[in-house]
Amino acid sequence: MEGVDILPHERSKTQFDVDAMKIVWAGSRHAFEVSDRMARLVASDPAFQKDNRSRLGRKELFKNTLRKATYAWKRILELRLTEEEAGRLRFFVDEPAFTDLHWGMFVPAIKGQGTEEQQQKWLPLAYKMQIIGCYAQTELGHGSNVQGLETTATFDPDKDEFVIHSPTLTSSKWWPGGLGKVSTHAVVYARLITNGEEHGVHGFIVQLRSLDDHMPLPGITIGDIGMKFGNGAYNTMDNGVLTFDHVRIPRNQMLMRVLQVTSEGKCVQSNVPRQLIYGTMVFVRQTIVADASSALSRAVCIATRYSAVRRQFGSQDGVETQVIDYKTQQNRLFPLLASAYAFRFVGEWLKWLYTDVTQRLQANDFSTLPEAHACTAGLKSLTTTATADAIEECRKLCGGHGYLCASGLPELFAVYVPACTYEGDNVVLLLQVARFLMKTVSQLGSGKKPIGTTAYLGRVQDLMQCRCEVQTVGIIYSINAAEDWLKPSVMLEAFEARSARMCVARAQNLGKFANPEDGFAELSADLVEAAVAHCQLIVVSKFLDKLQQDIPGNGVKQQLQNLCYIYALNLLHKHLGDFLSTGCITPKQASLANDQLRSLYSQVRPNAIALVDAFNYTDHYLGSVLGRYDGNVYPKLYEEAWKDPLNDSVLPDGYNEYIRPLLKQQLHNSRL
Ligand SMILES: CCCCCCCCCCCCCCCCCCCCCCCC(=O)SCCNC(=O)CCNC(=O)[C@H](O)C(C)(C)COP(=O)(O)OP(=O)(O)OC[C@H]1O[C@@H](n2cnc3c(N)ncnc32)[C@H](O)[C@@H]1OP(=O)(O)O
Ligand SMILES: Cc1cc2nc3c(=O)[nH]c(=O)nc-3n(C[C@H](O)[C@H](O)[C@H](O)COP(=O)(O)OP(=O)(O)OC[C@H]3O[C@@H](n4cnc5c(N)ncnc54)[C@H](O)[C@@H]3O)c2cc1C
Repeated sequence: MEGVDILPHERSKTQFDVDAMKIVWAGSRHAFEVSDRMARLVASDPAFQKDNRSRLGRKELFKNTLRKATYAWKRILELRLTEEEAGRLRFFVDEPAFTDLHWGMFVPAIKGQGTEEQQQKWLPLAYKMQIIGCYAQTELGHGSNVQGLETTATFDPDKDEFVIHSPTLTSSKWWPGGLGKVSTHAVVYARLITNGEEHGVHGFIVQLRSLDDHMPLPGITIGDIGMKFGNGAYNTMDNGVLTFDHVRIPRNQMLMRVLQVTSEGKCVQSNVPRQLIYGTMVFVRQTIVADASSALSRAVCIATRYSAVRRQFGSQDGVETQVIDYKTQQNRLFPLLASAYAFRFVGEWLKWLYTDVTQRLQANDFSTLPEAHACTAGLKSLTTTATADAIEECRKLCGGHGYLCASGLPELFAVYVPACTYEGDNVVLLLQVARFLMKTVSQLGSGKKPIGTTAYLGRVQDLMQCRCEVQTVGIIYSINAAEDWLKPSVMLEAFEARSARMCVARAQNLGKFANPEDGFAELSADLVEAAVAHCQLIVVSKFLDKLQQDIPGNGVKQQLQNLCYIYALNLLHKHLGDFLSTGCITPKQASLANDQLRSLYSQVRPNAIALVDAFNYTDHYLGSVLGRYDGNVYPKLYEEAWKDPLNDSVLPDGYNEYIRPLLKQQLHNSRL
């Protein structure tokens, strides 16, 4: 069968309604229609072409991004796109740009931390992009430790101004996207000092460049921090360095929703908790979780289509085996496909949680903020780590051709992998989750009932009472056959028990230390494992919740069920040590889980292509010869190779200088 016939043949085997699945993936019919329209708009406009990105030098690449971003903005205004449409358009343009930080962090920081008055002054300017902003928090010497930032904002009551200053080299702002060459303004995080006293880190709106000629204002030094990992990729962004030499700003440019500074320099705390200063990070972490499913599904789409097209070995009658039919390929690929769906649904739920906490904050209810922080931090960490690893796995699943830029995977990996670091290093974020869990467990004795995602810890007492029995029989008595693993209550119980037991065991170990902080530092690696177990439980439980909903479309729910159990059983297999050592399941039950996993792979196999088609990605967005919708891989790969600048001439530049003399010399030597 020819390459172009394979994918249609695969599609003919589909056992569910792909159009209905597209709507489930998008979240609603409306969301699907908006997304589909924006994808086509971008794909059909030559201004958004992106296939030469990895071949451009930095300056050319950056200018190209400026052109695209400003053109995108022009189209948004011309077409009067809604916020939702503009967001999807940005998504399909698929190029990190200064606009991301302007809309994604500068605007939310003012909205979340500014007073009404400040919002009224700054937001209209930002919304029209008459000012362009970035988020300047991280410094050369400190990123994770926000309380350790060194930039100072000292109040001068005589002039009613703050003096922003970088006292050391390590206090230079370092990394903010959009800062290097574009932003006119920044929300700068600095230590507040009034009347000689320190009041912690706060945000300040600082103008950086002239709105007339774009030159840095007096006392400000700015530049780009240099090339980053990979060609193209995140090098479209001007991550910058910034220092202040006693730069003065009016008092009303400190973001004062949390703390007000009066003209005498007195600090007045509002009823809003201090942690709201970190609110922008909570917002962005939530968007990063939604984004993880996009990056992961894109890689999986490429690897799945190519695995169906690619054949190796097994030839009796001249037709070799499609590599997707190898169980080892399925065992590596299908859990990633399942993870893409799992992250989609947990992302939807997290968006709901974020909206809920935002509404509560507006009504001065701060009770769910710690949980929102733990969930956004933990899920950001879990999903980005898994996605970065999965993109690399997809590259390997595509064999040698996956290493070509034409596969789209190297650039996807390079642009994605910093998500494990930005918006909070993934380990640092898991330690935040661990703190939250240990605090929750420590309060169990006082009768405080845990709620939301930690409600299961309230049942911990019961679980611990079974401890002597579990060593031999496990706590889940109802698993006696492989199919028993397909019961939602059983799966949930296994993941809850594992996480609860890991948390309680860590809490008990912490109790052995005289100083809890020493214990936390000593046991941090174990604590991170408990945090991972808790976050995996959240993803599994939200996928199971999704299956409880009414899901229309022939066969759609069945496919989602298969994927949910693949996601959970694969995690169980990978973390078997946790499940066995905590006595949650027996070795026999683990073996049954594995049998069930293999059986699910066989059920997914005929639907694999349709399950990635349901992402509804255009070839433009995928940017991959291996992942083409039509499966016409080899002719296009061959064609693509000839586009490389090295093939512009038969003889390469340097032939006369280097190759010819070398060959001549060898000829000369061999005659000797
Ligand atoms: C081209 C087309 C153009 C089209 C144009 C138009 C398009 C329109 C659409 C645009 C769409 C844009 C979408 C964009 C999406 C955004 C893209 C973003 C890209 C990436 C940018 C990356 C940016 C960054 O990286 S910014 C810097 C981030 N930095 C960090 O994350 C630092 C990590 N460190 C920390 O968060 C903290 O310091 C932490 C948590 C480690 C604190 O540790 P510490 O122990 O010191 O804490 P304390 O300060 O003492 O506080 C403890 C106390 O507070 C609680 N807490 C901590 N954090 C939070 C929090 N965030 N929220 C709530 N509570 C928090 C903590 O739990 C403790 O509580 P206790 O109760 O006291 O225990
Ligand atoms: C592409 C990119 C874009 C960015 N954009 C922005 C931006 O727009 N604005 C902005 O302000 N910042 C930005 N950043 C900075 C980013 O937020 C920080 O790099 C990030 O928060 C990590 O901090 P760090 O670099 O200080 O890492 P470090 O904290 O120095 O981490 C180094 C290592 O130490 C470990 N570690 C640190 N603390 C602990 C601890 N307590 N316990 C155990 N291990 C620990 C980490 O796990 C890691 O392995 C960006 C970064 C990147 C890569």
